Amino acid sequence: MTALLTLEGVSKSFGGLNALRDVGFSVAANEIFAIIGPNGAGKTTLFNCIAGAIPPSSGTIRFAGQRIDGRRPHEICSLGLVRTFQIVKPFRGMTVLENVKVAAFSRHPAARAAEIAARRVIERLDMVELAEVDADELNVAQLRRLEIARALATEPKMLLLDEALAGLTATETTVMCDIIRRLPEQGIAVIVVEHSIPVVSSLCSRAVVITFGEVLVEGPTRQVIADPRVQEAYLGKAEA
Ligand SMILES: Nc1ncnc2c1ncn2[C@@H]1O[C@H](COP(=O)(O)OP(=O)(O)OP(=O)(O)O)[C@@H](O)[C@H]1O
Repeated sequence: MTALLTLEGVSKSFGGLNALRDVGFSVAANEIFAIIGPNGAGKTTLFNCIAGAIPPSSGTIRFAGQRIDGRRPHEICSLGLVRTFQIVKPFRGMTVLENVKVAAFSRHPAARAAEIAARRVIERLDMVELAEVDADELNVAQLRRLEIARALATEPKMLLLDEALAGLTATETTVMCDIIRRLPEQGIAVIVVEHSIPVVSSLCSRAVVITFGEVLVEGPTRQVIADPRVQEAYLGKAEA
């Protein structure tokens, strides 16, 4: 496996609380990888360290051959790694197109080129009929799609999705899974933080389970989910 992202010995403390301890794993350029674990395990903290929202206390994070630990989010984004947020916060009072265009400016400083790039992303995500709609008027599923559109407009090599399916109906989840599933063939690797085991099983080739800030198990998704330690720690029951 040629790794696009590699974490080695990543730890993060908040005062006396060790939110992450010695976390390490690699993600390839063509895969959809899951980070799973119970509430409070450290998944969001891990995303924040990778995407540059907070620096790790120690350890190294490499992306596309460069050290990115401790770098600012905009620098990491310009290298091609971008995240979405659990709580979606589009620019209110701006249309879908304008929201995506703001993100496209990071690659296309000229307004016309940014608009063309934004429209391409909107088409890719089947949002053409929403292009001129104000972000205030979108429902939860449309907002989650806009969040992904804004991330894709930065033209990433890797997308970190923090609970991108939260609050969606079964049908909306299927649509969103189809969108995510198509990303590797467009040259975009994906890491999801996701609570639903069926979704992780259907989407992700490999997964890492984090408990109490540490890697419990990492490997092919089916193997990880069947692991008795995961059944015990994450699903709350030991396998017979
Ligand atoms: N800025 C912070 N200051 C202090 N403690 C924090 C901070 N951010 C996270 N923590 C703590 O770090 C631990 C890991 O939290 P984190 O949000 O990363 O877990 P999580 O796995 O994403 O949980 P959830 O599934 O509920 O979103 C928790 O004990 C949390 O209270």
